[in-house]
Amino acid sequence: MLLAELARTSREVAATSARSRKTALLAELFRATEPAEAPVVITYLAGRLPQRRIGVGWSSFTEPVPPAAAPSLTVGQVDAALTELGAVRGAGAQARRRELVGRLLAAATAEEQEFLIRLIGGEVRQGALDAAAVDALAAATGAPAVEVRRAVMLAGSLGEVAERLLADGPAALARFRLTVGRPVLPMLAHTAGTVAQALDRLGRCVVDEKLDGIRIQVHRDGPSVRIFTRTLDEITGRLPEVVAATRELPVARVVLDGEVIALDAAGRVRPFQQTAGRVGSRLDVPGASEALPLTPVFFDLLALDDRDLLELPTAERHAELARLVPEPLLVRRLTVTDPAEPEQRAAAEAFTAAALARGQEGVVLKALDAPYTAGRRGTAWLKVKPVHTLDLVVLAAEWGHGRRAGRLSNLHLGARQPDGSFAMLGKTFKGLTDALLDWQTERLQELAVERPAWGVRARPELVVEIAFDGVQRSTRYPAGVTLRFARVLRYREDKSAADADTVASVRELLSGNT
Ligand SMILES: Nc1ncnc2c1ncn2[C@@H]1O[C@H](COP(=O)(O)OP(=O)(O)OP(=O)(O)O)[C@@H](O)[C@H]1O
Repeated sequence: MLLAELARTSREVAATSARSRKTALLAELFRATEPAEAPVVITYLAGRLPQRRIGVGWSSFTEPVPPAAAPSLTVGQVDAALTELGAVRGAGAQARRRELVGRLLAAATAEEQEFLIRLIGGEVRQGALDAAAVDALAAATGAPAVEVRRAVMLAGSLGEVAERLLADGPAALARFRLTVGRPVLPMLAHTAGTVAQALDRLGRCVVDEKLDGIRIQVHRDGPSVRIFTRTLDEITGRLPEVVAATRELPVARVVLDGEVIALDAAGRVRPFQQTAGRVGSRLDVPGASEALPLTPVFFDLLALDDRDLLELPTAERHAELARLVPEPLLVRRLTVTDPAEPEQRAAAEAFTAAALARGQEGVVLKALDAPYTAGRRGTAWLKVKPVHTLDLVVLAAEWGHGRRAGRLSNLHLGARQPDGSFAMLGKTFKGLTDALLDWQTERLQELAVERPAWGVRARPELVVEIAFDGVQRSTRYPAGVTLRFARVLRYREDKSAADADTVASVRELLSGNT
């Protein structure tokens, strides 16, 4: 496929807010897509780059490159060029990157150049593209949309499903089953204000402690154990203690859902940042695991032997889990059989207070009769946390002064808009430890797309969790709202910008009850 076709569709899709029109445009594009190209076409349409760390700042390309007269670049050629660009390292890297980008732009027409610049700069904006793309794939191939959606959840990747569907037609969907060794997108939770509200909404349920760790999905097939994050990245090599604990389980094939946490000698949870640091580091894993051992704690069971348990009600999955996993590796959990019963309500409140006292984040209440809905933020799981936080995207950062000179400090924070862009709603330099300052300085330089004298503008990819004391109206920031006393709690490398909170959800907090 020519890049020109992709660039044109991208522009037309962005220009329409009508979902049916978006779907029709995408279906037409998919009909013209070779199966092998589908993953790249979908990635670029969504404005994501597989080669995340391209390291190109547009401010270093001030000279416009004369455009080609006629389109000739294919999507495959562009992908090869960007892959090469992403691999450039070491001395003279910037000059080499300029040369590669210059060559790519010289082969592109004016419209293609504009698309490429937006793609590399992280500015291709497509609100709700994935949902429209699923419908479009269904329309282009004659497959039922619900089955395409289920396949995407189980595959964890729209591109992969698109490739198989375009190659083999609707029959390809049958191969997307829960398979031990292939991660599925985890089920997510909605928020409830209080335990009482959650009980009223769910009926018969369990109350789980909400572990302040990192989500893991563990697959075991005989001696082989593989561990995946919430975004389906494999982290098996970093968690030898989880591999060992899983090998101890009396079962040959299993898929478990849980969190990995760090506990101190008294059994209290250590600060999240320590767990995240361990999980995020590939360096000296044996030494790190001795210094800060991690414990897996499981709360769900997705497959057992040859059975896929996703459709089973929660109560049955939990019963199987409790038979399999020894108590120290099981989440603490309270069953509420009758939420109207005052004693049971009081027990749920007491359980929540005890979880907080142990240093956990709060609780997650789960309806006992619901299936496991992979990839969904369903209403069957409701989380209750005393501290309200927002996941925002770092749009830019300013160079620090004094003790922070030479490091990127003051962060410009953005919330997601319906069209996929980000609106700034404030700045903060509070809550940043020295380690975080160093880390963000390095990471934001990698994501820099522009380097004004005051700092860097970054590709909007880095998600940071922010605590705050309230939300107020603002004429200063484009979101129309801003946060009072915003401070950094932690970086959320396990989340992508598409998971960040929206401007609408921030505005909902305007009444002041955070
Ligand atoms: N017992 C539990 N059951 C389910 N999820 C749990 C549990 N304990 C901790 N968690 C974590 O809580 C998350 C559920 O909240 P949510 O789906 O909103 O994700 P999140 O945005 O990462 O949550 P938050 O930002 O509130 O930590 C899960 O992804 C999981 O990582």
